[in-house]
Amino acid sequence: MESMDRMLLSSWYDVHSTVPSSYVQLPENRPGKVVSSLHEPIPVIDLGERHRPHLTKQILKASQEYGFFQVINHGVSHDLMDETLNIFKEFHGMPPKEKINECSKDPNGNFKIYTSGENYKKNATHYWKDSLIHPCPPSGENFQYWPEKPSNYREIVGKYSREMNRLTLEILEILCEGLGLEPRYFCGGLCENPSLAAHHYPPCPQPSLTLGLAKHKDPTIITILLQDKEVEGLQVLKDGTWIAVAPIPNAFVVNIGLLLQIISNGRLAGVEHRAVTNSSIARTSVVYFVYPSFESNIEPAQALLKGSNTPPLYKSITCREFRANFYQKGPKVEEDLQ
Ligand SMILES: O=C(O)CCC(=O)C(=O)O
Ligand SMILES: [Fe+2]
Repeated sequence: MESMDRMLLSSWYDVHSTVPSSYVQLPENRPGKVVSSLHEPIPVIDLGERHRPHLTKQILKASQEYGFFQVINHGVSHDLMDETLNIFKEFHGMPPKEKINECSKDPNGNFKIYTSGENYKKNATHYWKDSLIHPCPPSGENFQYWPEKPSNYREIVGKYSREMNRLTLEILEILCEGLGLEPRYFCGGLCENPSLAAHHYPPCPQPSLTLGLAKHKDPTIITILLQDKEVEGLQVLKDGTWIAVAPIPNAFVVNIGLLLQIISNGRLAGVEHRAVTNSSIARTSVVYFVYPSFESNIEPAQALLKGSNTPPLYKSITCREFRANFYQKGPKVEEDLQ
């Protein structure tokens, strides 16, 4: 068990055996009952909508009600979306040594491949997931440390990251309009340090006992998620009920992160979500986390405080400090924000 725990999950799991006890969740954390997304769908928003006030209103409403929305007609080529998912599937299918090797070029250790969560040793209970994560700043900095395998990784993931940056700016501009911030509020450095993760959830022999990813809110400004077309797994908490987000082919799932909660002084808020496993088919998700530079001060936007009766609900914090707290405290990070 000891040595097994140290290898990537995808290299030792066996669908025909039982889940190791360290992966069995406490009864209160197990998946349990879920509302089908058909009864309570996460809103789908057409970014091709020409009537801007209508578009802004829809996005703001979904963000306030769910903290989540999906976008279609977003301008990202469907071929590129498929290629990106496929390259990450290929990556996770490589031998563990090779995967570790491809993530070892950065002397600062910002390229990671790990099982469960980044705090494997700290967490008593583990999650049924392998993840690859690395920075992908639009500046192109660190590109020399990117994986070179599969052979077209840099080309495809580089193209995808640029498209995510474009889409981020478009979505943030709409959110700014909705909130009453100047349209380019986030362009002054507030989204220049994104990172990209590719989660891989292998089939799990006992999905009712495990989770792929714990209940959490994202420590980002926003997050843009590409789901596997056929495989469900993402769930969002709404009014105490878990809602499954059924994948819509070629749509992205967007969610509000805790940094935007601070900046919007609570008008928008991060919402809890998690990923569950299934026993028959592996699931891959590609996640673009929008972060500002580490030195940025995150605080309620002055423009929102002026002319409002609500005092600042959060104190100013640097992105670096916030990330360190989040890494240390997990969901309890919110206690420190006020
Ligand atoms: O894999 C998923 O669907 C969820 C990923 C997620 O929530 C995250 O990485 O923060
Ligand atoms: Fe998340």
